[in-house]
Amino acid sequence: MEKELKYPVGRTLKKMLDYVTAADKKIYLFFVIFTVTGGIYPFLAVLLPKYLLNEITKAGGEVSGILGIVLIFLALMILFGFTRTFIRSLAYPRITYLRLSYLGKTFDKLVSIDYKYMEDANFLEDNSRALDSTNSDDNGVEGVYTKLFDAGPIAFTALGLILFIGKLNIWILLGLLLNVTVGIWVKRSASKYNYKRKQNVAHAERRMKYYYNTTHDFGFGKDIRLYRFYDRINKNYDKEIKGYVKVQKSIKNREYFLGFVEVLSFFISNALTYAILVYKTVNGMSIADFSMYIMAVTTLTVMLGTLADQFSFILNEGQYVYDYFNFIDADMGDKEYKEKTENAKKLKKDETLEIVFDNVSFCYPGTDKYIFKNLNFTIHKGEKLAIVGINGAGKSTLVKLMTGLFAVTEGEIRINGIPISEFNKKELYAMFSAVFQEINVLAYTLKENVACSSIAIDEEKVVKALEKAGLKGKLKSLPKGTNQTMLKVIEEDGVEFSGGESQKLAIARALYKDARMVIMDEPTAALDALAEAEIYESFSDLVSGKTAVYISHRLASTKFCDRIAFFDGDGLKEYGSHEELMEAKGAYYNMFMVQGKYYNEEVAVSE
Ligand SMILES: Nc1ncnc2c1ncn2[C@@H]1O[C@H](COP(=O)(O)OP(=O)(O)OP(=O)(O)O)[C@@H](O)[C@H]1O
Repeated sequence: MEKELKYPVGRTLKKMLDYVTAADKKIYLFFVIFTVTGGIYPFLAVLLPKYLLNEITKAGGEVSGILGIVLIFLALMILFGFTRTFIRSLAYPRITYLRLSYLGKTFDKLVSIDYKYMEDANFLEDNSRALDSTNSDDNGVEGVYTKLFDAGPIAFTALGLILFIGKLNIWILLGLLLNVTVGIWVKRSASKYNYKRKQNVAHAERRMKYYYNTTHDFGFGKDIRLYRFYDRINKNYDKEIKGYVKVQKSIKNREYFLGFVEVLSFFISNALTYAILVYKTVNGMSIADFSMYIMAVTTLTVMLGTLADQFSFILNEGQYVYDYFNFIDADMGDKEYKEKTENAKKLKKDETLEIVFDNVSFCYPGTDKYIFKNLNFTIHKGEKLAIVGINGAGKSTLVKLMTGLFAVTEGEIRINGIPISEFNKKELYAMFSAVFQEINVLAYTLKENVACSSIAIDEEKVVKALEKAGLKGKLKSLPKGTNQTMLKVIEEDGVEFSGGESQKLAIARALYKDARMVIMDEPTAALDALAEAEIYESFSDLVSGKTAVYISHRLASTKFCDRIAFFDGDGLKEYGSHEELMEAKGAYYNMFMVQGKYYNEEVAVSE
């Protein structure tokens, strides 16, 4: 898809400058000093040849006079040159710091936007330009700031030289300006074209990155080898590379054509300048002045060329910064997450939860397949509900809905009588201790992984949670105890937990959080039979009187729950206690019997 992308340059630059005003005004002071010193500096190079030639050619010119001129110019060059460099060395780190604070806002945004974006494959692609704008020190935000900063002295010098040359001959100036205008147009056209194709590039890059990550992630190593996935990966990777190269080729072709136009205008401008200056010298202008004007024109050409580059760079990269601001300013649920909504409802302290699904229908954003249609049921206060059913019936989706990670499409979910949309998201998330099928261990210390925080960690509570989750022995074996760093990505002596141990860690995390309600989504999938039995036995203790939901394919888990909700592909099929559902001899009964038969047969075989 190619669409013309326009953006308000002035508004974007103003926003960037407002940011500087709010974050670091000193940068303006540096800019002024840098502009004046850096702006005067090139004039010294323009004037030096004239003064030297005058001194050399004047009657009775002496070596001491020539030396004097050279020394004065040298002293001035050192003074201005040094100040210019020194000031830049002070300003640049501050600009980098600004960029990092932009980046910090991106992190902040990504962790607080609605969860639905995290499951949206197009989200990262759509926002890749915004996210890219803070990643590098020479593009995006930092690129624009440094180019704006560097443009000050160049514009200063260029303005002085324009007046100077304009006074001598307006045609030289017009020739130069034609050259620069064509230069700007060329660069602008090239970068506009680049930007238009950027969407195709981002698409190809995201896919290539996926294949790269898949082959570089050891976790995929076994499947790739045993199932010959590499054929498929190689084929797809080749396809993406071809697509990528095609886009890059069309960009380069456009650049070659534009480069030709640029060379032509450069030739016309130079021919005009030399013709006029030679004509004037033949008609009486001094050689010293000739050399000065040549120097002035050359310097101005370079300056205007650089300015044109910087101008088009700023225009081009400003597009990414504009995308960044749009991304940061868009409300993706994060505003509500951070600001305490004035009318947000609150529950009383220690209130256990009752969750009502009232005529709930749901399909994932961007799809039209209903996972639930008019779903009605209640999870009562203090009840332990087992949710069972076939694969893909929507059990995990149910959890995403009741925890507010996704909003229902129709109907309403109420917690203790209050629609969940009326709670502040942060407080809603705080209501649940959840253990999911897959756990993400972070490369922090064990205690930080349990407490999900690095401040005010209750050590004793961490140890208790780990012990209750069945990690007492593991904890003892760790040289640094709860201060042991997890994973080997950051620390060489980091510890890697097995799948089952990681799952226990997730349970410890939930125990430490001690929220109002416990949700376990296949928490024992990676546990061995003994560890699973331990979790079953201590389940009541783990949830300690709270409302709890236990999702599992292992129907043994339903025995220690008060009620069972059985889901099939069409929603809630059966609901009741284990005894009631067994008596009803429906789908649950059948599944239980099949599983029981299998287990019995397995036991018989092993006997
Ligand atoms: N982010 C998503 N976007 C679109 N569809 C999704 C998304 N996540 C899940 N689905 C679909 O929703 C349906 C229900 O998925 P869900 O994970 O809730 O099932 P489940 O009952 O927990 O399955 P299992 O027992 O296999 O874990 C599936 O058809 C799945 O493909």
